[in-house]
Amino acid sequence: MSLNGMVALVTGGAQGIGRAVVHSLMQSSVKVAILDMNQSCGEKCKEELDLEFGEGNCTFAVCDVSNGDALRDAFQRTVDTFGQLDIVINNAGINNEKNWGKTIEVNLTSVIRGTYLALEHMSREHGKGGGIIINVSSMAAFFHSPHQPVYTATKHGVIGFTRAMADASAEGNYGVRINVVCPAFVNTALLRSVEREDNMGKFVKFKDDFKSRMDKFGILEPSLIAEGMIRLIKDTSLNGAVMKITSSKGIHFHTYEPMSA
Ligand SMILES: NC(=O)C1=CN([C@@H]2O[C@H](COP(=O)(O)OP(=O)(O)OC[C@H]3O[C@@H](n4cnc5c(N)ncnc54)[C@H](O)[C@@H]3O)[C@@H](O)[C@H]2O)C=CC1
Ligand SMILES: CCCCC/C=C\C=C\C(=O)C/C=C\C/C=C\CCCC(=O)O
Repeated sequence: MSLNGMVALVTGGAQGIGRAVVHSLMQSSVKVAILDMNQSCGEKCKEELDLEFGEGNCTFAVCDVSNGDALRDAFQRTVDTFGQLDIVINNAGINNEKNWGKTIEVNLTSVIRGTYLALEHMSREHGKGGGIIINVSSMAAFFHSPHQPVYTATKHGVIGFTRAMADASAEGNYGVRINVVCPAFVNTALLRSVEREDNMGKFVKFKDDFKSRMDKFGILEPSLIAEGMIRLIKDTSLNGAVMKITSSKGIHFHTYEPMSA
């Protein structure tokens, strides 16, 4: 499946996993709208992408995904700029056990809102031509950490929501495939948040435990997560798929018992 000429929107796309998938999409000639709340990082990222791929192939907008109106506007501006929307990656996420309410807003509520907005712009229900959504969860949804309870809860939520919406899309003939990716530890700024009391609150005293888990399980590069996402986009048989990415097994899928009638 060629992605040439498609238009994607990536939240949290200025750095880390988001930035890696933006780069892979642009290598496949996809035009990309990058949304991120980090202005300096986003502007630098766009400058570098313009140099590599030429101007006019990506946009950057400062957008806090937890602000529903701002997110709605950013979706609309993407369609106004590029004329269509085909791929949405709800990637923005934080690791903050101290401000756990914010963690729920960014990691779960905004993924739900981003999915509904994506459907408004892509679903046949709304007279559109279809598309692909990827929501970003984590292996934390399978190997829960006692020192990261709310982060873990949000990532469980993302999987449940995505699988249910994927079934709704199939049953409702939306023409939109919705999948979820669950990486293990990835070498990004988020991983370094375990060192900070501001992020971890009372759990910061376990930072050495976190680090020994990282030593044990290994740390992946963002480019591997981007590779997994491109596979989710290109493989037209995948809807409701739960992709796991770990050092020991690489890219693979979680399987579930079929639902009994
Ligand atoms: N790094 C890791 O070990 C893993 C990360 N993940 C998930 O991958 C996703 C991306 O994380 P990373 O690239 O690691 O983190 P990162 O911290 O490197 O990048 C996240 C980006 O999201 C942006 N962001 C954060 N809150 C935002 C908001 N409210 N509105 C708009 N942008 C916002 C940040 O400014 C940043 O540019 C997250 O959902 C994270 O939970 C999942 C598994 C492992
Ligand atoms: C143990 C928690 C450390 C907290 C580090 C901060 C952010 C981590 C974000 C993640 O989403 C990664 C979380 C968990 C992955 C845990 C283990 C996966 C290893 C599985 C395997 O390799 O088989």
